[in-house]
Amino acid sequence: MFSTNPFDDDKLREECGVFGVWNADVAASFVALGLHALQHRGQEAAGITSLDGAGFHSHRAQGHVAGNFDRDDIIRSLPGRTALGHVRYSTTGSSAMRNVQPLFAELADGGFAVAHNGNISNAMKLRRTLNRRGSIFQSTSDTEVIIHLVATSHQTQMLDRIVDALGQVEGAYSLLMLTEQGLIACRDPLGIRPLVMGRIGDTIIFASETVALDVIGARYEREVGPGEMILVNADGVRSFRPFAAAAPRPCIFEHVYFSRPDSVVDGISVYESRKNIGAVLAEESGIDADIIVPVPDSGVPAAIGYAQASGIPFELGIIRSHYVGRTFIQPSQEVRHLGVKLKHNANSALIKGKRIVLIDDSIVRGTTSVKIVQMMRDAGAREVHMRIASPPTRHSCFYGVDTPERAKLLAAQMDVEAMAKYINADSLAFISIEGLYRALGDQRSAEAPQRCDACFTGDYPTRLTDMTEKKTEEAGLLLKAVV
Ligand SMILES: O=P(O)(O)OC[C@H]1O[C@H](OP(=O)(O)OP(=O)(O)O)[C@H](O)[C@@H]1O
Ligand SMILES: NC(=O)CC[C@H](N)C(=O)O
Ligand code: SF4
Ligand SMILES: [Mg+2]
Repeated sequence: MFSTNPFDDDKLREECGVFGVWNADVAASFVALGLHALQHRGQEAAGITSLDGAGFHSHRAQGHVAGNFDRDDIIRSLPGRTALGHVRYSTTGSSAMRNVQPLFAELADGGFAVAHNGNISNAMKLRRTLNRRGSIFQSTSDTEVIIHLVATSHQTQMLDRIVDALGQVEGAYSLLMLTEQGLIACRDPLGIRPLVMGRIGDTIIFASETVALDVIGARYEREVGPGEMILVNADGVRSFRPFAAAAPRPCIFEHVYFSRPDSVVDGISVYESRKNIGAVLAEESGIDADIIVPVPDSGVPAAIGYAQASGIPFELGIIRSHYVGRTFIQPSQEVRHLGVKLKHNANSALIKGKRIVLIDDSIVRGTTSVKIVQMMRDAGAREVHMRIASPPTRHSCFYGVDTPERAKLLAAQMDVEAMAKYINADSLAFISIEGLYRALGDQRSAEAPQRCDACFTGDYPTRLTDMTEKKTEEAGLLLKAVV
């Protein structure tokens, strides 16, 4: 369905992964492998754009990387020594093909392909202005704003046009761009979403997470720094710092849930950070019990840390089907419910008669916790305690992660005691925000937090222009809705 409000059907709730390769035989096949390793970051759609002597080639498809990009004919239709790709997640309505990335446009100085992880928090405002000036949008994605800003920039050089465009953008962006001038990687000045660089000999690779470097046998070189722009072409690898320096605010939720545990994010192993989070959680809210049971998958490392710190045995009390993907990032509530039922099953022989501590990384809507606690009770657990490896998620994310609107966040509606009742647990506790920072080796500065932790604290590191203007517009309406 097409709507006149560009973001009506998108609700700005996505998380994505990007991967790019410069200077490899059949670069697209590397990108397909890299995207496969990033599949957990977005399961709705995937796309690859390549560049060879003849021009740009693109294939975008709904669904997983496997099934679309494991086909020989598809990879052969993407020739060239350089390519970039994207895996996307979005909510219902925005799964339309026109929003699937990489987005591509023919600009005055040649083709321009872009793959974006993040979210632009003033995209609506920019879009309105661009629309009035005559820009004709092909998608409802915030990312397309970047293309129009580049296209209409008064600068003469491509890199300057990109800098000019990004200077007008607020929010989070880890971007890969492919132009005839080369492959460009760029991270927003706060470095909210991750982006790393790797290498195999003379082949340069960019990826959202280091795990994608591992699968193609590339060596991790370094992070793309917050506010850094890197151009790779026949002249080599050049780094630019076009934006005013700012204290970085990388997303803390990457450590809690999003990234794969075998990735290194912000220079820290995600597995180690999750184990540390579990250990701090045990220190803060330990309880006497017989076994520690993780809610698979993302609850597992924190549960290992909790079990090691508490001395209570770690047991697989819930078995996870490997044929069901992530439920938190499925487009509709109906599918999410179904996903949880299909995905987890109680290991009843182990659970019966035991006092259990369930460990999960987060409670968002509460769907998983309600189901899992009931499952443990049905399996005969004597007591069911729940411990959560992040603070209560009370605020929405505007930077590219699928935390829903506040009204749907369980912790925004009730306090911890009421949540415990709602999920029917004997007790419920969350790690503190200070404890979470401690687990990552930091002491949280209240004045200038070292990370974005807005979904827990409401302390957003950028302006939220679209959201603020929406509220102001609603407040100014003469006719007010009563329900
Ligand atoms: O409160 P909710 O709305 O249910 O969301 C929270 C749950 O969603 C995530 O798991 P998910 O099943 O998405 O993925 P995982 O397999 O990586 O844990 C997260 O790990 C929690 O278990
Ligand atoms: N959330 C993401 O990282 C995806 C990028 C972009 N916001 C989109 O809608 O496609
Ligand atoms: S609001 Fe939460 S999920 Fe979004 S970038 Fe900040 S910490 Fe990450
Ligand atoms: Mg989970």
